[in-house]
Amino acid sequence: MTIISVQEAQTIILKLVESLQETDSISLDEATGRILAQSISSPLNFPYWDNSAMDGYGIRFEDVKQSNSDYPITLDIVAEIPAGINPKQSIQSGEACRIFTGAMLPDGVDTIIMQENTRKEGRKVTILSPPNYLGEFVRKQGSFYQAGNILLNPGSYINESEMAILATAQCSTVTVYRRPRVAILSTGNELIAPTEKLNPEQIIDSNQYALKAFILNNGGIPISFGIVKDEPEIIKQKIRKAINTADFVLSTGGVSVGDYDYINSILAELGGKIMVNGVAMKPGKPLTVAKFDNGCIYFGLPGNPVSALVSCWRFVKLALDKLSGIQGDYEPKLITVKSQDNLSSKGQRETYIWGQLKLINGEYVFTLAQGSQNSANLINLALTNALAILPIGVTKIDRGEIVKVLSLSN
Ligand SMILES: Nc1nc2c(c(=O)[nH]1)N[C@H]1C(S)=C(S)[C@@H](COP(=O)(O)OP(=O)(O)OC[C@H]3O[C@@H](n4cnc5c(N)ncnc54)[C@H](O)[C@@H]3O)O[C@H]1N2
Ligand code: MOO
Ligand SMILES: [Mg+2]
Repeated sequence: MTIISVQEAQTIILKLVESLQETDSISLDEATGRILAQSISSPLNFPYWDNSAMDGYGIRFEDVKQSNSDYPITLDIVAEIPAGINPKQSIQSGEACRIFTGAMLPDGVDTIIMQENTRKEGRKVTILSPPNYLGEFVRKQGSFYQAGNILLNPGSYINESEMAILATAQCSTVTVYRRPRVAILSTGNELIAPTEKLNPEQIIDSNQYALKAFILNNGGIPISFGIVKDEPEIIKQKIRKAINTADFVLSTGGVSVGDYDYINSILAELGGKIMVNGVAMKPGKPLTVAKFDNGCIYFGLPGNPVSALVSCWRFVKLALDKLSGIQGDYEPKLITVKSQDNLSSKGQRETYIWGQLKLINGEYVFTLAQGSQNSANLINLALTNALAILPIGVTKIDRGEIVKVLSLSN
């Protein structure tokens, strides 16, 4: 192992990754959670036409600007315009139209009076307080967006806001980057699937499930290669198949220095260039990253369940974002908050302590997961949404002190 720093590992890994170029053309209905691969603009202004922002009366500002409760001005109501009607009648001086929120302004109307400031008697309306300015409560055509400008750029993650924009721009089909394919395999003679009968010397393969969830949550397609025994020929066959199937391969186990830790030698035999082989972090020291000539990137993650996830959260996440075509700086989401608990480290490796970012009295704080902070302890990982980071050389952070935290929420 040649141990490098976390920062060096991040730089090397991100350099290896090239963003996907292949795209899918999908219907708008399917676009949530995908990454836009085209720029979006619309031939329509937004609002499409002048419309009312209030339920009330459409008037001419000049007619009523002096109106007040002592000398109220009264206008004739000559039309009623609900939303969805294209008004044909033009409003003249001394006239008003009844109008509702979202309805199209007729010619002649330049200002809206909300109905709370009026009194209606038959076909007449009295303006009790004047508008504050010409154009009040009018949503002008093109005031939010002018036709032809860019609405969304390639690389945008499509969430609820972007869906609204795509719909408004009448994008019934959307070009998005294809989803990354990520092969997952678990190595270890001791592993069985959760459905199998457990013998005393065995443990359940939890990593497969954790990694699958991680990939799904980050927009990838997980491809399960199941459990692979610690037998070099079998591992080799599986890995060969995986690197020919997927953009990334994630395996867990077999990357440390034990006699049954075969991953590194097999990757080299298969022609992989080993770019990372050990990172000065805890947990997650025995991380191997290799690049294959076909572009596939192999992440040999440590077998310990927390180590495997921490490596994903710290490195694979950024690599997957870049692969997916998401625009960004591909930097970890680090924030500085107060720690609610005493945190400790041996100070020799950059230490990642799992717990939660919680909002307490309007302030985010880091709370430590109770129980053993041991990389084999997946039990107290429950509800983890953040990792506190203690740099090399820092052995403690006391309750109430500031700590840098990696936020895991998307
Ligand atoms: N002499 C040394 N021993 C170890 C070192 C070291 O530097 N020198 N590093 C330790 C660290 S740190 C870690 S992390 C582990 C990583 O080991 P491997 O990646 O080789 O993983 P395994 O040996 O295969 O398994 C480790 C541990 O994890 C359990 N495991 C494995 N796969 C799964 C799975 N799919 N689901 C749940 N649990 C799994 C496995 O049973 C072991 O307990 O090495 C240390 N040793
Ligand atoms: O690095 Mo290991 O991941 O400390 O347990
Ligand atoms: Mg091992």
